[in-house]
Amino acid sequence: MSQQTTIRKLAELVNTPVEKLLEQLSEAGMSFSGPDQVVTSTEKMKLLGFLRRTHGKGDAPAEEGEASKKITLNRRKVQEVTVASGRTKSTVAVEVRQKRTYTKPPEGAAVDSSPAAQAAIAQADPERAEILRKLEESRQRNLSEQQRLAETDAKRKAELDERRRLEEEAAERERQAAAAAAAAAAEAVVAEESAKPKAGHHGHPKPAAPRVDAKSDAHKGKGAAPNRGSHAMVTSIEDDDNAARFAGQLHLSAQERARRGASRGRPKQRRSLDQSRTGTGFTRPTAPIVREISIGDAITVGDLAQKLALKGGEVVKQLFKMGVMATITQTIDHDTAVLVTEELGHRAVHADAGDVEDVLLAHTEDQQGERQTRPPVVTIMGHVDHGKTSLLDYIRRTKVAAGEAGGITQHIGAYHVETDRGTISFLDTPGHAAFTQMRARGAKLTDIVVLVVAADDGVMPQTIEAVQHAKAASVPLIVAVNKIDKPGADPLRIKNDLLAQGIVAEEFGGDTQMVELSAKTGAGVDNLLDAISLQAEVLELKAVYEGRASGTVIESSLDKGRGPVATVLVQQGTLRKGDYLVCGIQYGRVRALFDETGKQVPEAAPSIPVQVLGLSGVPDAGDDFTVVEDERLAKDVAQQRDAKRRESRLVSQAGNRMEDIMAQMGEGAAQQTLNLLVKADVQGSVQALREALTGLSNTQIRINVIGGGVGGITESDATLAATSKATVIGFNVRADASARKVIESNGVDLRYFSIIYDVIDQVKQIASGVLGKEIREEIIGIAEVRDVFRSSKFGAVAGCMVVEGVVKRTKPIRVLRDNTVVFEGELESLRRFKENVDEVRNGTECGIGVKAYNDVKAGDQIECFERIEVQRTL
Ligand SMILES: Nc1nc2c(ncn2[C@@H]2O[C@H](COP(=O)(O)OP(=O)(O)OP(=O)(O)O)[C@@H](O)[C@H]2O)c(=O)[nH]1
Repeated sequence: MSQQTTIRKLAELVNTPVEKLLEQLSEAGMSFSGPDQVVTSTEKMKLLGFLRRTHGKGDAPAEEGEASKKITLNRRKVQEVTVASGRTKSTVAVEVRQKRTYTKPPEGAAVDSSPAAQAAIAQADPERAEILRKLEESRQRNLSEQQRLAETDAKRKAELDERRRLEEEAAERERQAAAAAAAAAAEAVVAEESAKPKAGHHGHPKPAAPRVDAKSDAHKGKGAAPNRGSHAMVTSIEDDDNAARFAGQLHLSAQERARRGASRGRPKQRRSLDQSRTGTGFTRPTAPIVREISIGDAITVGDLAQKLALKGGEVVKQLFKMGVMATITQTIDHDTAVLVTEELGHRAVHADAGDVEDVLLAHTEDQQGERQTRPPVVTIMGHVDHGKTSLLDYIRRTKVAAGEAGGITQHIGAYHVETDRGTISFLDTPGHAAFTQMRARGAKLTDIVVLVVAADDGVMPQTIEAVQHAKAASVPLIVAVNKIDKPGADPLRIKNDLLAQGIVAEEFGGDTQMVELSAKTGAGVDNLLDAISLQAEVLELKAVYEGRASGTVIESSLDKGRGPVATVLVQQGTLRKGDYLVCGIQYGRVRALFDETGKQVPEAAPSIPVQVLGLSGVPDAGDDFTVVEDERLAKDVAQQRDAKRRESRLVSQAGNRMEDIMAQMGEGAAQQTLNLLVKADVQGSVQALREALTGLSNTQIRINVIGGGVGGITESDATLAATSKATVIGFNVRADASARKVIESNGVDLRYFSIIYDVIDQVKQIASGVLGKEIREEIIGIAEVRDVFRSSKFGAVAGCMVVEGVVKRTKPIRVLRDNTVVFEGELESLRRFKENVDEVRNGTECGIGVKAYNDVKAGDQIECFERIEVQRTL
């Protein structure tokens, strides 16, 4: 805000007449009419400038100042210069004159702060003068403040320099120490290397040095080499820092460089881009993945979790939330599995197991060709001891009956024989009722049933059963009236008795051929073969010989040396060595084929039984087999079948558990459950026992075969029996050492049998609650065969060591190989140092000759046992 005054007052103030001031104002370009007119401060400043210019007041001092601020410097210098003229050189003195003039810029050029100007201003406008003074003061304050700051900065810089100097000194000291350590380590390595030449040649020889350097580098990180680019890392490898950081690595790949770059704080996105470039192929899902999984009738929690790509615990947790308590190994039914799958946000579909089977079916249906006559497959049936084996024996001229435990045939054997009337294949089925199921299966395979009836015995229950089976399977029957050589033989009575069963002999006007024969003498056997051939002709049996084979498993077992062995009957096509086949839940490639005499054969045509080697596992008797194009399909079908079978087993087990509970609830505690685990030497016996024993269940007791299989009793069998409180039945098999331990420590009830009647009798007695007598086999001693000597006088004599109990000469024995019974009989001789003895005790060596058995091998065990009658008590 400018202060106003009049011309008169201003004239008084500057001590000038009013007229002169008016004139000066007019000259300065401002016209005023009278002395009382108001003059503004701007007008005053304008007048002041005009006066300065007209009186030269502003310029004169400036010029004086300029003269005083100009400095001129003169400098003279004499130099010697060498000048070359022609071949001579001369030195010339040269005087150099230099003149330089410095002109200091006028002070206060921007603000005229000279005392005269100040006074003028103060005179012209005191207010402005005041402001200028304040400005000057503020400038001074600023200057002093800046000076003070500069001083502080300088002080701080000095401190910083000092600290840095100290740090560098410390780092240098450390570096020297590290270098010394590295040198020492290298020396040590070199010394070690030279101590064991060649060894460790490919190793990295300097592990110590980089470690030490890396540490010192970490220390230095604050001060030295702040941020080098990756290029610097590659190129300046000699640089101590980098050499330490990338010790042992002379070159960085582009990926590595990118990775290291990323690790130094590059954005994460860039890093993931780099990862995708490296080919990890992982793309982060943008939405929850909904899986569609197929679930069969039952599934274990673990399997379900695997299908859902979840941890088992998550599924268990979800089940728990749904109120189902289940562990990972536990099985849940289809509905529960679907519910939990949906709860977890996925979809479930019912597994359709038919697809691979369809492929297999299509595969086998492809097979077409000329149908040719094939040999008949004959099953011999009949009551126990009516002479089935003897008949086959005679036909094959081999001794099959000899050596069988208790004289009974206990599994299906299959043989094919060449007769004068062509090839005939025989299935030798056992005669006991326990083998009903097996026999039924045999009948299905069979074209003709030969029913053996002993002429001295007559029609027995199992004779009738055989007739029923043959009828049910619509298989023609030929009756072999056996043992006609026996004094009491009455063939006519047999024929009459059979009438009651609807079997009418041809001589009575019926259609059943009946042949009288003696398996012992061979009389009439040819007539039987004639009858079979005639019947086969009538049946017009045909099969396709070309193409892939298919058929049925008759028997199977696990051979320690040869692996799974299956006796199969080819029904269509030709089975060859090298074929891929699927066999029940097993698959494999035919490694070798053997006929019934143990001879290797290259192929087997329809109706020919043959032993197959090369399967992945032991198939079940009765399983179909099919040759397929490749192993892939065979494996797929086998695995799918296995999964399905497991599922259905799980379901049936779950059902059993339910039944258990229901039984307890409904019938009270009256019904007891007897759990059994059946192990046998062959699959057929396992199945037969399973069926026979479970069939003994009644309202008082339920017999439950919880498991079984072929081979010796193992630790896992024993554990299963212990956990499920089952009685273990070893049928012609024994428990190995580890299994025995479990059995003893858990008090598992283990019983050995070699005759099927005994098993059934015992279980039957328990089932009927009869506290009768029980025949028990007690193993009284075991001898281990160490060596076998052959003598012309005694045959094979086994050099043995008695390892348990006592071996008695008069007691029956069994020969065991791999915990499986291979022979049962009695001792021919028991000797100690050439002396015949009655018994040999534990820890004593002896020589044992086994009656009618010359195949004893080192490593076999000879167990001596006795049968004792025990009165059962509660
Ligand atoms: N005299 C006489 N004895 C016979 C004849 N056939 C069989 N035997 C005897 O009868 C007994 C039983 O004969 P096997 O051939 O073992 O009878 P199987 O029907 O095979 O018996 P399992 O295998 O137990 O079902 C044996 O001791 C034979 O020697 C025969 O034609 N005449």
